[in-house]
Amino acid sequence: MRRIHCLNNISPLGTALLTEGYALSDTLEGADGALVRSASLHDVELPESLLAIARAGAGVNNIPLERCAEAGIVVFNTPGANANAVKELVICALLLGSRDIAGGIAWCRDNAGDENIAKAAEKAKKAFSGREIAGKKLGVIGLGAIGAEVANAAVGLGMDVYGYDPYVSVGAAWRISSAVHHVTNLDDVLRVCDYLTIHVPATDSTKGMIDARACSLMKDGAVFLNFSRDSLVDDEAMAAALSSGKVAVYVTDFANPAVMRMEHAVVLPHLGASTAEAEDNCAVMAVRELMDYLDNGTIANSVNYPACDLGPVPEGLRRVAVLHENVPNALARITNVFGDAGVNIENMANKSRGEAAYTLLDLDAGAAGWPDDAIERLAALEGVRRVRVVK
Ligand SMILES: NC(=O)c1ccc[n+]([C@@H]2O[C@H](COP(=O)([O-])OP(=O)(O)OC[C@H]3O[C@@H](n4cnc5c(N)ncnc54)[C@H](O)[C@@H]3O)[C@@H](O)[C@H]2O)c1
Ligand SMILES: O=C(O)[C@H](O)COP(=O)(O)O
Repeated sequence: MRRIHCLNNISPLGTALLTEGYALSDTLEGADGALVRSASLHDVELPESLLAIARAGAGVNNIPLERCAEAGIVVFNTPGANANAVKELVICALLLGSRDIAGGIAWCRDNAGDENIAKAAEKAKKAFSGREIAGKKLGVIGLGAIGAEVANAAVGLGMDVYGYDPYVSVGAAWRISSAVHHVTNLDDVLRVCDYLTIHVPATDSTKGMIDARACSLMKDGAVFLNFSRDSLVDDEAMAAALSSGKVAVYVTDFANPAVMRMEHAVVLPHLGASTAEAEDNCAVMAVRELMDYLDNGTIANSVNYPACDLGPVPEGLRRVAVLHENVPNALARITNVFGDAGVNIENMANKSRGEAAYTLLDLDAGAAGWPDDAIERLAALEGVRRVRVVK
């Protein structure tokens, strides 16, 4: 029985897929797999039993990817599964940044007891007037699953869209409307756009990407949207830009004490992916990735190990999976263990990604029989992180 622990609430549409041979576990201790959304695992001790973690969502900054890779724990995410939900909220945020919708709603609430509110509203409304987004310039920083959808939707709303992503994937590039201007320099996007929206992952290299210098380049009265992570924006710089009017409105999905003190910040409680549809999509994709890895050793959409797929385990063969360091001679050392024991390698795959590598072997022990010490010998090889008999 494979045991799966949920570290956050995961849509039942996903967990319902965990049928034969699977059980949900109340604890991480002893679990083979874990499902998570935004719960932080940085200070969590990960048990030896844990083979994989699937993030039902996009951002993986809550997971210690390197520590997991070294411990032989494969981490997955669900690219694109919540992109539509975020895109829709970003469109809402463009409007929140253009019209004082939040101020208008607050005014109505504050005057709820006024019998003459209808008349009073006609007088009050001039304080909440705004501008239209059609014809304005929108800069999209990061053109992955979400950024590409936002860029296309904004084109549809009549905006003049500028996209910046030096690492854009071929797949994402194909999805972007030809109406989106391709910009190769972040400074140029910051300089020309009336609205800016950022859709890049939170990593060491993107931390504080929107700092005092970036803010200083923006047009006076720019509107900045952040539906990625709060660490991308230097709070002190943004507070100063809002106070000076350099930035007119900062719409962020990430509440923290600093943004709550900012004038002209519209703050949401991390609602980007909180739709029933996105939660279902992410949960189903995460559970499928986890099961395919546990049952077949297949890796798809991992963020710390390479993609690798030998399909279902063929009848009569034994499949062994080896997570190891990407170093010279690793493959020869692994295959030698079976050659020495007279075991035939019927099929195999070896893939690498940065410092991590993965080898899958379909083995036929034939008349010689399965060597008792094969797994111990593999595990003892230099650079091997985890060995598993998949089936
Ligand atoms: N608010 C929410 O609820 C919510 C929901 C989903 C995702 N997110 C956040 O949004 C981020 C993006 O999600 P996605 O699904 O589009 O991911 P993605 O991986 O599909 O796209 C990220 C894009 O950023 C680009 N990029 C990386 N570094 C860059 C840089 N320095 N400058 C410009 N572009 C850069 C990459 O090339 C990639 O195309 C996630 O990492 C997550 O943090 C938030
Ligand atoms: O990175 C993501 O997918 C989002 O930030 C969603 O996070 P959540 O699953 O906690 O809503």
